[in-house]
Amino acid sequence: MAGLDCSHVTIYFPLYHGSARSLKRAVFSTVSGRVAADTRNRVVVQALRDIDFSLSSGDRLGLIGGNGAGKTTLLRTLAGIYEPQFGQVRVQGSLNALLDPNLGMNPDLTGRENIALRGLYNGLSKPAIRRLEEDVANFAELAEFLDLPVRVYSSGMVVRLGFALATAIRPQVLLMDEWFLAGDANFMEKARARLEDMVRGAEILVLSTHVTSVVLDWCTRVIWLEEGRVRADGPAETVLSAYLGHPVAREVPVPAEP
Ligand SMILES: Nc1ncnc2c1ncn2[C@@H]1O[C@H](COP(=O)(O)OP(=O)(O)OP(=O)(O)O)[C@@H](O)[C@H]1O
Repeated sequence: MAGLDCSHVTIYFPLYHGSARSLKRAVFSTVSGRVAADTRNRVVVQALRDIDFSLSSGDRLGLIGGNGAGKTTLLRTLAGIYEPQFGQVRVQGSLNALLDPNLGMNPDLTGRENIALRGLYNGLSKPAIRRLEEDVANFAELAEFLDLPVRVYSSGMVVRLGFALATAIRPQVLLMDEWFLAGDANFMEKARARLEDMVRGAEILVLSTHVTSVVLDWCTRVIWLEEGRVRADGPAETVLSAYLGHPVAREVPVPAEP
């Protein structure tokens, strides 16, 4: 059984440049209330403040909020990329974070070598790596480019390879940033089917997005972040309606005529 516990998590980023006082004055107007001094009198931006929630098998959480609300920082903290200054994150079960398409990709290696490396990193056996290679190569439509270094790929090819690799390993806990839902229309149709499959297979989903329909399709619970704090936490429709300022409802399929 998978589980995720985010217990009273606080994250701040020290700002190292310039004199603390003038910097504090300069940034105060833009991120009012979130710039503070830490115990060593350094100027810090408070990205997350006392975030507290738990998820268990079957939970599908959407993170919403305006620019700079803390969504990406929270996903990165759940993924273990950032270490909270206060509080802690505990994850039970395998985790995959779809946060950055190029993460872990080496441009000097060929597509095939990158796939093999990813397989080794995930502890796959040789036959499993061969299956991974086939799956990724088919999905990314790389053909003969598979044996050329990634740096000679077009940007579209790099995106396809990054996406295929990132979505090849099926986790119990899936973290996803909304860039995964962006891309050219042709590719997205294929990509979305693969993503939906992955989302269905995961026991726990945490998704950050600005797209209302995606939240309604995929999430059962929503946390609305504002200035690094939880502004609301509850059923997807309720929190989304409050955030948007008008009621939203899931589309109920119309029953077929008898
Ligand atoms: N590495 C960093 N150094 C300093 N401040 C940071 C850093 N990363 C994020 N922040 C600050 O933390 C706050 C939260 O940022 P975050 O990127 O998590 O927001 P977000 O909700 O994902 O925004 P968006 O929707 O615009 O992507 C912002 O005020 C941002 O400026």
